[in-house]
Amino acid sequence: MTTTRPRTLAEKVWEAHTVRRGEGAEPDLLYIDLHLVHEVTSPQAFDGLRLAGRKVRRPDLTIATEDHNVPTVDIELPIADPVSRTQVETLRKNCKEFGVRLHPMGDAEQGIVHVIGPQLGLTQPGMTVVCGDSHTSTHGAFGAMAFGIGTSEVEHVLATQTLPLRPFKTMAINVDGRLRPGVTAKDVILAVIAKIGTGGGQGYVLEYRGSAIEALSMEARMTICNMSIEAGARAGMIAPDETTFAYLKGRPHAPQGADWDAAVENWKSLRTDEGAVFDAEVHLDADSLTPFVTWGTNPGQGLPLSESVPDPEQIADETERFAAEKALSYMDLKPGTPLRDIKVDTVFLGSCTNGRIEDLRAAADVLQGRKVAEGVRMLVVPGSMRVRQAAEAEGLDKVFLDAGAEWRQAGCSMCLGMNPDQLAPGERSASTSNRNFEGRQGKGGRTHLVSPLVAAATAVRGTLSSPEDLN
Ligand SMILES: CC(C)[C@H](C(=O)O)[C@@H](O)C(=O)O
Ligand code: SF4
Repeated sequence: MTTTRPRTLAEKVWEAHTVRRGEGAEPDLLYIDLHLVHEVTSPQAFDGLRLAGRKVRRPDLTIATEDHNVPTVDIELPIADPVSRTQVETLRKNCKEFGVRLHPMGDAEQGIVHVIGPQLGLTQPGMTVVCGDSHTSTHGAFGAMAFGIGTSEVEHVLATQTLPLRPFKTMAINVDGRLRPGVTAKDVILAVIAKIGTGGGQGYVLEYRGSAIEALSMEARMTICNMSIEAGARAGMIAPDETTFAYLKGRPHAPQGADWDAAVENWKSLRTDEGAVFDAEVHLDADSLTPFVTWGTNPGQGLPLSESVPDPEQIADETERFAAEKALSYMDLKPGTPLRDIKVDTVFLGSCTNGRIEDLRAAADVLQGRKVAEGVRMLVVPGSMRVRQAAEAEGLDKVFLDAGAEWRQAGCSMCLGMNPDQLAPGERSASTSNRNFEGRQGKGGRTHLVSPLVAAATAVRGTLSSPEDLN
Protein backbone atom coordinates (compact mmCIF):
# COMPACT_ATOMS: atom_id res chain seq x y z
CA MET A 1 0.00 0.00 0.00
CA THR A 2 1.09 3.55 -0.67
CA THR A 3 -0.99 5.22 2.01
CA THR A 4 1.92 7.12 3.61
CA ARG A 5 2.74 8.99 0.40
CA PRO A 6 1.08 12.44 0.28
CA ARG A 7 -1.90 12.13 -2.04
CA THR A 8 -4.15 14.47 -3.96
CA LEU A 9 -7.88 14.61 -3.30
CA ALA A 10 -8.51 12.79 -6.58
CA GLU A 11 -6.11 9.98 -5.66
CA LYS A 12 -7.78 9.52 -2.28
CA VAL A 13 -11.25 9.12 -3.78
CA TRP A 14 -9.92 6.85 -6.53
CA GLU A 15 -8.06 4.55 -4.13
CA ALA A 16 -11.03 4.34 -1.77
CA HIS A 17 -13.12 2.99 -4.66
CA THR A 18 -10.65 0.63 -6.28
CA VAL A 19 -12.25 -2.82 -6.14
CA ARG A 20 -9.36 -4.33 -8.08
CA ARG A 21 -6.14 -2.68 -9.16
CA GLY A 22 -5.23 -3.27 -12.79
CA GLU A 23 -1.91 -4.98 -13.56
CA GLY A 24 0.33 -3.20 -16.06
CA ALA A 25 -1.77 -1.52 -18.74
CA GLU A 26 -5.00 -3.00 -17.37
CA PRO A 27 -7.57 -0.56 -16.01
CA ASP A 28 -8.55 -0.43 -12.35
CA LEU A 29 -12.04 -1.55 -11.44
CA LEU A 30 -13.84 1.27 -9.61
CA TYR A 31 -16.93 1.01 -7.44
CA ILE A 32 -19.60 3.56 -8.33
CA ASP A 33 -21.62 5.18 -5.55
CA LEU A 34 -24.17 7.10 -7.57
CA HIS A 35 -25.45 6.59 -11.12
CA LEU A 36 -27.54 9.36 -12.64
CA VAL A 37 -29.60 8.59 -15.72
CA HIS A 38 -31.42 10.65 -18.35
CA GLU A 39 -33.40 9.85 -21.47
CA VAL A 40 -30.72 10.49 -24.10
CA THR A 41 -27.93 8.07 -23.23
CA SER A 42 -29.80 5.27 -21.48
CA PRO A 43 -32.05 3.49 -24.04
CA GLN A 44 -29.37 1.21 -25.56
CA ALA A 45 -27.94 0.51 -22.12
CA PHE A 46 -31.29 -0.81 -20.88
CA ASP A 47 -31.71 -2.73 -24.15
CA GLY A 48 -28.35 -4.37 -23.50
CA LEU A 49 -29.44 -5.46 -20.03
CA ARG A 50 -32.66 -6.87 -21.41
CA LEU A 51 -30.82 -8.82 -24.12
CA ALA A 52 -28.44 -10.31 -21.58
CA GLY A 53 -31.26 -11.06 -19.15
CA ARG A 54 -29.67 -8.89 -16.49
CA LYS A 55 -31.14 -6.71 -13.75
CA VAL A 56 -30.02 -3.30 -12.52
CA ARG A 57 -27.66 -4.36 -9.74
CA ARG A 58 -28.27 -1.39 -7.44
CA PRO A 59 -31.50 0.42 -8.29
CA ASP A 60 -31.12 2.18 -4.94
CA LEU A 61 -27.95 3.90 -6.22
CA THR A 62 -29.52 4.77 -9.56
CA ILE A 63 -31.82 7.71 -10.23
CA ALA A 64 -33.32 9.04 -13.44
CA THR A 65 -34.82 12.30 -14.63
CA GLU A 66 -36.22 13.77 -17.84
CA ASP A 67 -34.34 16.87 -18.92
CA HIS A 68 -32.91 17.17 -22.46
CA ASN A 69 -36.03 16.57 -24.50
CA VAL A 70 -38.68 18.15 -22.34
CA PRO A 71 -40.52 21.27 -23.45
CA THR A 72 -40.58 24.16 -20.95
CA VAL A 73 -44.11 25.33 -21.74
CA ASP A 74 -47.38 23.37 -21.89
CA ILE A 75 -45.77 20.39 -20.21
CA GLU A 76 -49.15 18.79 -19.59
CA LEU A 77 -49.54 18.25 -23.35
CA PRO A 78 -47.97 15.26 -25.13
CA ILE A 79 -44.48 16.06 -26.45
CA ALA A 80 -44.99 17.14 -30.07
CA ASP A 81 -41.66 16.03 -31.51
CA PRO A 82 -41.80 12.23 -32.13
CA VAL A 83 -38.09 11.62 -31.42
CA SER A 84 -38.23 13.50 -28.12
CA ARG A 85 -41.48 11.80 -27.17
CA THR A 86 -40.07 8.35 -27.87
CA GLN A 87 -36.96 9.02 -25.78
CA VAL A 88 -38.97 10.19 -22.81
CA GLU A 89 -41.48 7.34 -23.09
CA THR A 90 -38.67 4.81 -23.41
CA LEU A 91 -37.05 6.10 -20.23
CA ARG A 92 -40.37 5.77 -18.41
CA LYS A 93 -40.82 2.18 -19.60
CA ASN A 94 -37.24 1.23 -18.74
CA CYS A 95 -37.37 2.74 -15.26
CA LYS A 96 -40.61 0.94 -14.53
CA GLU A 97 -39.32 -2.40 -15.81
CA PHE A 98 -35.97 -2.19 -14.00
CA GLY A 99 -37.21 -0.56 -10.80
CA VAL A 100 -35.31 2.69 -11.16
CA ARG A 101 -36.60 5.83 -9.44
CA LEU A 102 -37.60 8.42 -12.06
CA HIS A 103 -38.60 12.06 -11.75
CA PRO A 104 -40.74 12.68 -14.83
CA MET A 105 -41.83 15.98 -16.30
CA GLY A 106 -44.12 17.81 -13.92
CA ASP A 107 -42.77 16.00 -10.82
CA ALA A 108 -41.67 18.24 -7.95
CA GLU A 109 -38.13 16.79 -8.08
CA GLN A 110 -37.74 16.84 -11.87
CA GLY A 111 -34.97 18.89 -13.38
CA ILE A 112 -31.62 18.79 -15.11
CA VAL A 113 -29.75 15.73 -13.89
CA HIS A 114 -26.82 17.79 -12.56
CA VAL A 115 -29.10 20.13 -10.69
CA ILE A 116 -31.22 17.50 -8.95
CA GLY A 117 -28.38 15.26 -7.65
CA PRO A 118 -26.87 17.95 -5.44
CA GLN A 119 -30.25 19.41 -4.56
CA LEU A 120 -31.49 16.08 -3.18
CA GLY A 121 -28.27 15.58 -1.24
CA LEU A 122 -27.50 12.50 -3.34
CA THR A 123 -24.15 13.93 -4.41
CA GLN A 124 -21.79 13.78 -1.46
CA PRO A 125 -18.08 14.31 -0.78
CA GLY A 126 -15.76 11.42 -1.58
CA MET A 127 -18.25 9.59 -3.78
CA THR A 128 -17.79 8.29 -7.28
CA VAL A 129 -20.61 9.68 -9.44
CA VAL A 130 -21.24 8.80 -13.08
CA CYS A 131 -23.84 9.64 -15.70
CA GLY A 132 -24.03 9.21 -19.45
CA ASP A 133 -23.45 12.93 -19.73
CA SER A 134 -20.29 14.97 -20.05
CA HIS A 135 -21.30 17.63 -17.53
CA THR A 136 -21.32 15.10 -14.71
CA SER A 137 -18.15 16.94 -13.70
CA THR A 138 -20.55 19.37 -11.94
CA HIS A 139 -20.79 17.03 -8.95
CA GLY A 140 -17.05 17.31 -8.33
CA ALA A 141 -17.84 20.60 -6.58
CA PHE A 142 -18.61 18.42 -3.53
CA GLY A 143 -15.24 16.67 -3.57
CA ALA A 144 -16.72 13.73 -5.46
CA MET A 145 -14.99 12.02 -8.38
CA ALA A 146 -17.69 12.64 -10.97
CA PHE A 147 -17.39 12.06 -14.70
CA GLY A 148 -19.36 11.43 -17.84
CA ILE A 149 -19.48 7.96 -19.40
CA GLY A 150 -20.61 6.50 -22.72
CA THR A 151 -23.70 4.38 -23.23
CA SER A 152 -21.85 1.03 -23.11
CA GLU A 153 -20.36 2.13 -19.80
CA VAL A 154 -23.83 3.10 -18.60
CA GLU A 155 -24.84 -0.51 -19.26
CA HIS A 156 -21.77 -1.78 -17.38
CA VAL A 157 -22.58 0.35 -14.35
CA LEU A 158 -26.26 -0.59 -14.43
CA ALA A 159 -25.31 -4.27 -14.49
CA THR A 160 -22.41 -4.30 -12.04
CA GLN A 161 -22.19 -0.94 -10.19
CA THR A 162 -18.52 -0.88 -11.20
CA LEU A 163 -16.48 0.55 -14.05
CA PRO A 164 -13.06 -0.39 -15.46
CA LEU A 165 -10.98 2.76 -15.80
CA ARG A 166 -7.38 3.95 -16.05
CA PRO A 167 -6.41 6.58 -13.47
CA PHE A 168 -6.61 10.21 -14.58
CA LYS A 169 -3.65 12.56 -14.38
CA THR A 170 -4.02 15.40 -11.88
CA MET A 171 -3.90 19.15 -12.51
CA ALA A 172 -4.17 21.87 -9.88
CA ILE A 173 -5.93 25.05 -10.93
CA ASN A 174 -4.92 27.57 -8.27
CA VAL A 175 -7.12 30.66 -8.15
CA ASP A 176 -5.87 33.02 -5.47
CA GLY A 177 -6.98 36.48 -4.44
CA ARG A 178 -10.46 37.99 -4.42
CA LEU A 179 -12.98 38.30 -7.18
CA ARG A 180 -14.12 41.87 -7.77
CA PRO A 181 -17.84 42.66 -7.47
CA GLY A 182 -19.63 41.63 -10.66
CA VAL A 183 -17.08 38.92 -11.43
CA THR A 184 -18.55 35.43 -11.02
CA ALA A 185 -17.64 31.75 -11.12
CA LYS A 186 -18.63 31.71 -14.79
CA ASP A 187 -16.01 34.36 -15.55
CA VAL A 188 -13.41 32.33 -13.65
CA ILE A 189 -14.05 29.16 -15.61
CA LEU A 190 -14.24 30.94 -18.98
CA ALA A 191 -10.89 32.54 -18.15
CA VAL A 192 -9.43 29.16 -17.16
CA ILE A 193 -10.55 27.58 -20.44
CA ALA A 194 -9.27 30.53 -22.49
CA LYS A 195 -5.92 30.07 -20.71
CA ILE A 196 -5.42 26.31 -20.97
CA GLY A 197 -7.48 25.77 -24.12
CA THR A 198 -10.29 23.33 -24.90
CA GLY A 199 -7.77 20.48 -25.00
CA GLY A 200 -5.64 21.68 -22.08
CA GLY A 201 -7.27 19.41 -19.54
CA GLN A 202 -7.27 16.25 -21.64
CA GLY A 203 -6.73 13.15 -19.51
CA TYR A 204 -6.72 15.16 -16.30
CA VAL A 205 -8.91 15.63 -13.30
CA LEU A 206 -8.70 19.30 -12.40
CA GLU A 207 -8.63 20.31 -8.75
CA TYR A 208 -9.69 23.94 -8.27
CA ARG A 209 -8.13 25.40 -5.16
CA GLY A 210 -6.91 28.63 -3.63
CA SER A 211 -8.53 31.43 -1.65
CA ALA A 212 -10.86 32.57 -4.44
CA ILE A 213 -12.32 29.06 -4.77
CA GLU A 214 -12.67 28.61 -1.02
CA ALA A 215 -14.69 31.85 -0.89
CA LEU A 216 -17.27 30.57 -3.42
CA SER A 217 -20.72 29.22 -2.60
CA MET A 218 -21.58 25.64 -3.56
CA GLU A 219 -23.60 26.85 -6.51
CA ALA A 220 -20.67 28.85 -7.85
CA ARG A 221 -18.36 25.87 -7.31
CA MET A 222 -20.76 23.75 -9.36
CA THR A 223 -20.62 26.30 -12.19
CA ILE A 224 -16.84 25.95 -12.26
CA CYS A 225 -16.67 22.15 -12.03
CA ASN A 226 -19.47 21.88 -14.61
CA MET A 227 -17.31 23.37 -17.35
CA SER A 228 -14.17 21.32 -16.61
CA ILE A 229 -15.17 19.17 -19.55
CA GLU A 230 -14.99 22.23 -21.83
CA ALA A 231 -11.28 22.32 -21.07
CA GLY A 232 -11.16 18.69 -22.18
CA ALA A 233 -10.78 17.36 -18.61
CA ARG A 234 -12.36 14.13 -17.38
CA ALA A 235 -13.49 15.70 -14.13
CA GLY A 236 -13.18 18.73 -11.87
CA MET A 237 -13.03 18.69 -8.08
CA ILE A 238 -13.05 21.02 -5.12
CA ALA A 239 -12.16 19.85 -1.62
CA PRO A 240 -15.20 19.78 0.68
CA ASP A 241 -15.27 22.31 3.53
CA GLU A 242 -17.75 24.01 5.87
CA THR A 243 -19.52 25.56 2.86
CA THR A 244 -20.08 22.07 1.46
CA PHE A 245 -21.31 20.65 4.75
CA ALA A 246 -23.69 23.58 5.33
CA TYR A 247 -25.15 23.10 1.84
CA LEU A 248 -25.72 19.38 2.39
CA LYS A 249 -27.05 19.41 5.93
CA GLY A 250 -30.74 18.53 6.07
CA ARG A 251 -31.09 17.63 2.39
CA PRO A 252 -33.37 14.61 1.76
CA HIS A 253 -30.53 12.12 1.13
CA ALA A 254 -27.86 13.59 3.40
CA PRO A 255 -26.89 11.45 6.40
CA GLN A 256 -28.65 12.35 9.64
CA GLY A 257 -27.91 12.42 13.37
CA ALA A 258 -24.85 10.42 14.38
CA ASP A 259 -24.35 9.33 10.78
CA TRP A 260 -24.06 12.97 9.78
CA ASP A 261 -21.34 13.66 12.36
CA ALA A 262 -19.40 10.57 11.30
CA ALA A 263 -19.74 11.52 7.63
CA VAL A 264 -18.46 15.06 8.24
CA GLU A 265 -15.47 13.69 10.17
CA ASN A 266 -14.65 11.46 7.23
CA TRP A 267 -15.26 14.19 4.65
CA LYS A 268 -12.79 16.48 6.43
CA SER A 269 -9.99 14.10 5.40
CA LEU A 270 -10.82 14.67 1.73
CA ARG A 271 -8.15 17.27 1.01
CA THR A 272 -4.97 17.15 -1.00
CA ASP A 273 -2.15 16.39 1.43
CA GLU A 274 0.63 18.86 2.02
CA GLY A 275 3.45 17.88 -0.34
CA ALA A 276 1.27 15.94 -2.77
CA VAL A 277 2.45 16.41 -6.34
CA PHE A 278 0.12 17.21 -9.26
CA ASP A 279 1.06 16.23 -12.80
CA ALA A 280 0.48 19.85 -13.81
CA GLU A 281 -0.32 23.18 -12.13
CA VAL A 282 -1.90 26.40 -13.40
CA HIS A 283 -2.21 29.74 -11.57
CA LEU A 284 -4.82 32.44 -11.97
CA ASP A 285 -5.02 35.77 -10.18
CA ALA A 286 -8.63 36.35 -9.08
CA ASP A 287 -8.14 40.11 -8.56
CA SER A 288 -7.30 40.66 -12.21
CA LEU A 289 -10.41 38.91 -13.58
CA THR A 290 -13.28 40.85 -15.17
CA PRO A 291 -16.53 39.67 -16.82
CA PHE A 292 -15.68 37.26 -19.61
CA VAL A 293 -17.62 36.45 -22.78
CA THR A 294 -16.97 34.17 -25.74
CA TRP A 295 -16.72 35.52 -29.27
CA GLY A 296 -16.14 32.23 -31.12
CA THR A 297 -17.49 28.71 -31.52
CA ASN A 298 -15.70 26.91 -28.72
CA PRO A 299 -15.68 27.78 -25.01
CA GLY A 300 -11.95 28.61 -25.15
CA GLN A 301 -12.54 31.46 -27.60
CA GLY A 302 -13.32 34.01 -24.92
CA LEU A 303 -12.09 37.43 -23.82
CA PRO A 304 -12.83 40.06 -21.19
CA LEU A 305 -15.99 41.95 -22.15
CA SER A 306 -13.97 45.19 -22.29
CA GLU A 307 -11.98 43.90 -25.29
CA SER A 308 -12.76 43.62 -28.99
CA VAL A 309 -13.32 40.79 -31.45
CA PRO A 310 -9.81 39.48 -32.15
CA ASP A 311 -8.10 39.81 -35.51
CA PRO A 312 -7.14 36.34 -36.77
CA GLU A 313 -4.18 37.89 -38.60
CA GLN A 314 -2.64 38.73 -35.23
CA ILE A 315 -2.81 35.08 -34.10
CA ALA A 316 0.60 33.45 -34.51
CA ASP A 317 -0.45 29.82 -34.21
CA GLU A 318 -1.73 28.60 -37.57
CA THR A 319 -4.35 26.18 -36.27
CA GLU A 320 -5.74 28.78 -33.89
CA ARG A 321 -5.74 31.42 -36.60
CA PHE A 322 -7.68 29.16 -38.92
CA ALA A 323 -10.13 28.27 -36.13
CA ALA A 324 -10.65 31.96 -35.35
CA GLU A 325 -11.29 32.81 -39.01
CA LYS A 326 -13.83 30.05 -39.29
CA ALA A 327 -15.48 31.03 -36.01
CA LEU A 328 -15.76 34.71 -36.96
CA SER A 329 -17.31 33.82 -40.27
CA TYR A 330 -19.90 31.56 -38.58
CA MET A 331 -20.53 34.17 -35.89
CA ASP A 332 -20.72 36.95 -38.47
CA LEU A 333 -18.32 39.15 -36.52
CA LYS A 334 -15.69 41.64 -37.72
CA PRO A 335 -12.26 41.86 -36.12
CA GLY A 336 -11.88 44.98 -33.97
CA THR A 337 -15.58 45.30 -33.09
CA PRO A 338 -15.85 46.09 -29.37
CA LEU A 339 -17.50 43.08 -27.71
CA ARG A 340 -19.86 45.53 -25.97
CA ASP A 341 -21.23 46.57 -29.39
CA ILE A 342 -22.43 43.08 -30.30
CA LYS A 343 -26.21 43.07 -30.54
CA VAL A 344 -28.14 39.99 -29.46
CA ASP A 345 -31.64 38.74 -30.29
CA THR A 346 -32.09 36.32 -27.43
CA VAL A 347 -30.91 35.91 -23.86
CA PHE A 348 -31.00 32.48 -22.26
CA LEU A 349 -30.69 32.19 -18.49
CA GLY A 350 -30.58 28.56 -17.42
CA SER A 351 -28.77 25.17 -17.87
CA CYS A 352 -26.79 22.99 -15.48
CA THR A 353 -24.07 25.65 -15.53
CA ASN A 354 -26.17 28.61 -14.39
CA GLY A 355 -29.75 27.50 -13.77
CA ARG A 356 -29.67 27.35 -9.96
CA ILE A 357 -31.38 29.69 -7.50
CA GLU A 358 -28.34 31.94 -6.93
CA ASP A 359 -28.01 32.44 -10.68
CA LEU A 360 -31.65 33.44 -10.92
CA ARG A 361 -31.30 35.76 -7.91
CA ALA A 362 -28.25 37.46 -9.42
CA ALA A 363 -30.02 38.07 -12.73
CA ALA A 364 -33.26 39.20 -11.04
CA ASP A 365 -31.29 41.69 -9.01
CA VAL A 366 -30.09 43.33 -12.22
CA LEU A 367 -33.52 43.17 -13.87
CA GLN A 368 -35.45 44.55 -10.90
CA GLY A 369 -37.22 47.70 -12.06
CA ARG A 370 -35.76 47.43 -15.55
CA LYS A 371 -37.05 46.17 -18.89
CA VAL A 372 -35.72 43.74 -21.45
CA ALA A 373 -34.73 45.81 -24.51
CA GLU A 374 -37.20 46.05 -27.35
CA GLY A 375 -36.74 43.30 -29.92
CA VAL A 376 -34.88 41.07 -27.47
CA ARG A 377 -36.46 37.91 -26.05
CA MET A 378 -35.28 36.53 -22.74
CA LEU A 379 -35.96 32.99 -21.57
CA VAL A 380 -35.53 32.22 -17.89
CA VAL A 381 -35.48 28.47 -17.35
CA PRO A 382 -34.92 27.15 -13.83
CA GLY A 383 -32.63 24.11 -13.66
CA SER A 384 -35.18 22.15 -11.66
CA MET A 385 -38.75 22.34 -10.42
CA ARG A 386 -37.41 22.98 -6.91
CA VAL A 387 -35.42 25.94 -8.20
CA ARG A 388 -38.56 27.18 -9.91
CA GLN A 389 -40.56 26.81 -6.72
CA ALA A 390 -37.90 28.57 -4.63
CA ALA A 391 -37.70 31.41 -7.14
CA GLU A 392 -41.47 31.84 -7.07
CA ALA A 393 -41.50 31.85 -3.28
CA GLU A 394 -39.08 34.79 -3.42
CA GLY A 395 -41.05 36.57 -6.14
CA LEU A 396 -38.28 36.27 -8.73
CA ASP A 397 -40.75 35.08 -11.36
CA LYS A 398 -42.53 38.45 -11.02
CA VAL A 399 -39.28 40.34 -11.50
CA PHE A 400 -38.58 38.40 -14.70
CA LEU A 401 -42.13 38.73 -16.01
CA ASP A 402 -42.33 42.45 -15.17
CA ALA A 403 -39.09 42.97 -17.05
CA GLY A 404 -40.64 41.27 -20.07
CA ALA A 405 -38.80 37.93 -19.83
CA GLU A 406 -40.42 34.50 -20.20
CA TRP A 407 -40.67 32.32 -17.10
CA ARG A 408 -40.47 28.63 -17.98
CA GLN A 409 -40.67 25.10 -16.56
CA ALA A 410 -37.47 23.17 -15.76
CA GLY A 411 -35.21 21.44 -18.29
CA CYS A 412 -32.10 21.73 -20.44
CA SER A 413 -34.07 24.04 -22.73
CA MET A 414 -32.02 26.27 -25.01
CA CYS A 415 -28.70 24.86 -23.79
CA LEU A 416 -28.99 22.46 -26.71
CA GLY A 417 -31.33 21.92 -29.64
CA MET A 418 -33.08 18.75 -28.47
CA ASN A 419 -36.33 20.43 -27.47
CA PRO A 420 -38.53 23.25 -28.81
CA ASP A 421 -36.42 26.06 -27.23
CA GLN A 422 -34.08 26.89 -30.10
CA LEU A 423 -32.43 29.75 -31.93
CA ALA A 424 -33.53 30.37 -35.51
CA PRO A 425 -30.81 30.34 -38.21
CA GLY A 426 -28.70 33.50 -37.89
CA GLU A 427 -30.15 34.39 -34.50
CA ARG A 428 -27.62 35.54 -31.88
CA SER A 429 -27.82 34.78 -28.16
CA ALA A 430 -26.15 35.64 -24.91
CA SER A 431 -26.41 32.37 -23.03
CA THR A 432 -25.47 31.25 -19.53
CA SER A 433 -24.96 27.68 -20.79
CA ASN A 434 -21.62 25.99 -21.44
CA ARG A 435 -21.23 25.29 -25.16
CA ASN A 436 -21.12 27.72 -28.08
CA PHE A 437 -20.49 25.13 -30.80
CA GLU A 438 -21.94 25.74 -34.27
CA GLY A 439 -25.65 24.94 -34.16
CA ARG A 440 -25.63 24.07 -30.48
CA GLN A 441 -28.71 26.13 -29.67
CA GLY A 442 -30.38 25.49 -33.02
CA LYS A 443 -29.18 25.21 -36.60
CA GLY A 444 -27.37 28.39 -37.66
CA GLY A 445 -27.73 29.94 -34.19
CA ARG A 446 -24.85 32.04 -32.79
CA THR A 447 -24.00 31.74 -29.12
CA HIS A 448 -22.03 33.98 -26.75
CA LEU A 449 -21.39 32.33 -23.39
CA VAL A 450 -21.85 34.70 -20.47
CA SER A 451 -22.51 34.84 -16.72
CA PRO A 452 -26.03 35.41 -15.32
CA LEU A 453 -25.08 39.02 -14.49
CA VAL A 454 -23.90 39.67 -18.03
CA ALA A 455 -26.99 37.89 -19.39
CA ALA A 456 -29.32 40.16 -17.44
CA ALA A 457 -27.45 43.37 -18.32
CA THR A 458 -27.33 42.28 -21.96
CA ALA A 459 -31.08 41.72 -21.97
CA VAL A 460 -31.59 45.30 -20.78
CA ARG A 461 -29.16 46.99 -23.19
CA GLY A 462 -29.57 44.63 -26.14
CA THR A 463 -25.80 44.42 -26.62
CA LEU A 464 -23.27 42.37 -24.64
CA SER A 465 -23.04 44.28 -21.35
CA SER A 466 -22.21 43.99 -17.68
CA PRO A 467 -24.33 45.49 -14.85
CA GLU A 468 -21.80 48.36 -14.64
CA ASP A 469 -22.96 49.53 -18.05
CA LEU A 470 -26.47 50.11 -16.74
CA ASN A 471 -25.66 53.00 -14.43
C1 LIG B 1 -27.00 14.66 -24.54
C2 LIG B 1 -25.79 14.48 -23.67
C3 LIG B 1 -25.17 13.17 -23.98
C4 LIG B 1 -24.82 15.65 -23.78
C5 LIG B 1 -23.58 15.50 -22.93
O1 LIG B 1 -22.98 14.46 -22.79
O2 LIG B 1 -23.10 16.46 -22.38
C6 LIG B 1 -25.53 16.94 -23.40
O3 LIG B 1 -25.94 16.95 -22.06
C7 LIG B 1 -24.67 18.12 -23.69
O4 LIG B 1 -24.54 19.00 -22.83
O5 LIG B 1 -24.11 18.18 -24.78
S1 SF4 C 1 -28.26 21.72 -19.41
FE1 SF4 C 1 -27.03 21.57 -21.23
S2 SF4 C 1 -25.03 20.92 -20.57
FE2 SF4 C 1 -26.45 20.51 -18.93
S3 SF4 C 1 -27.04 18.39 -19.22
FE3 SF4 C 1 -28.56 19.68 -20.25
S4 SF4 C 1 -27.83 19.83 -22.35
FE4 SF4 C 1 -26.11 19.07 -21.15
